[in-house]
Amino acid sequence: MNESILHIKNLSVGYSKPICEGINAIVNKGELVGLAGKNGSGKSTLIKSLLGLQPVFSGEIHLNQDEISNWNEAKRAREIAVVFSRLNQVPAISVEELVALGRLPYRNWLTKLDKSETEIINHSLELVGINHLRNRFANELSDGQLQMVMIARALVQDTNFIIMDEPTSHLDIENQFKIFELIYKLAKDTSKTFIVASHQIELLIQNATQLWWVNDGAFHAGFPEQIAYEQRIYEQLSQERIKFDYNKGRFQFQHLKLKKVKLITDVSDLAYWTKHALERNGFEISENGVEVKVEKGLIFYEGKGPYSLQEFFDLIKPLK
Ligand SMILES: Nc1ncnc2c1ncn2[C@@H]1O[C@H](COP(=O)(O)OP(=O)(O)OP(=O)(O)O)[C@@H](O)[C@H]1O
Repeated sequence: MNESILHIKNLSVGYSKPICEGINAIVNKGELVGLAGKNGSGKSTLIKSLLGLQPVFSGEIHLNQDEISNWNEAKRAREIAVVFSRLNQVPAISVEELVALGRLPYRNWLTKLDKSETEIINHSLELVGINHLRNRFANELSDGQLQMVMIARALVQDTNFIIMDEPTSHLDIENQFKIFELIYKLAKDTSKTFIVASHQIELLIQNATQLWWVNDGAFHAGFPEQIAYEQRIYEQLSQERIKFDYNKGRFQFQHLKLKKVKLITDVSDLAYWTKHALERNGFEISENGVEVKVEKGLIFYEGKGPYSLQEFFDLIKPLK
């Protein structure tokens, strides 16, 4: 049976006035909740309210059947771990020491780490893949490396509930995928529950069990694809020049389509890059266009060639 861990009832959050109202959600143990919305829609404000860092206008937040407004700081730190995207100044201590700070809710500054705590720290460094950084000074790391360290520190806190506000904002593509993969696996294997705010909407929809979408002061929660479809998320995130292409499954620039090209290709990397360059330069791939053939690593244009990619593009120039 699904066991609920978080229950939000009629919550209204904001500062001098509400930014988002009618927030209702139930989250079960082991869920990965994706929190999405445009810049300034209120994601961080909702997170701060969940953490008790920002007073709410009305409503209730129950974690493990307990209303969190009564919790003191120490209790919160034992129940909720958090990773923020804004990387503040970090002290000149080693990565290992910084990660070990995640154990503070359970121990006194002066006591030594016991064996089980050292194991948790080693395990978290391994999981996040930053063992090689453990003796480096935290203040000398790159933003991406530091972000991984902060994720390890949150894991060391060993809570069942982890909130991450844009945890991949400083990471390269490989590490973005790695972190989402790690969160997905932890949620599945350890029943830890994650709320992850992110602008990586495609990664969220691929990994989340539940999607929260904040838009124009309203809050929507549910099955990711259902919310994406009903709330027309991709259309909402599109702009005049950047649209989501449902065929390709990604956002793309919409350059003016100026010239039609009939593209005949084999399946090869050159075929891929030729198509890529054509679309990037505003050509429309169509049955009625001028013929471009890519075959066995060679490009032919209107029956002539072969040309290199650059020679081909010098010839085919878009219409002005
Ligand atoms: N401390 C504050 N006092 C007053 N208004 C604030 C404060 N922090 C944020 N806001 C305002 O609240 C609104 C929501 O901000 P919030 O940071 O929650 O958005 P967000 O969805 O997390 O945005 P982003 O995707 O850009 O991080 C914004 O209009 C912002 O200017």
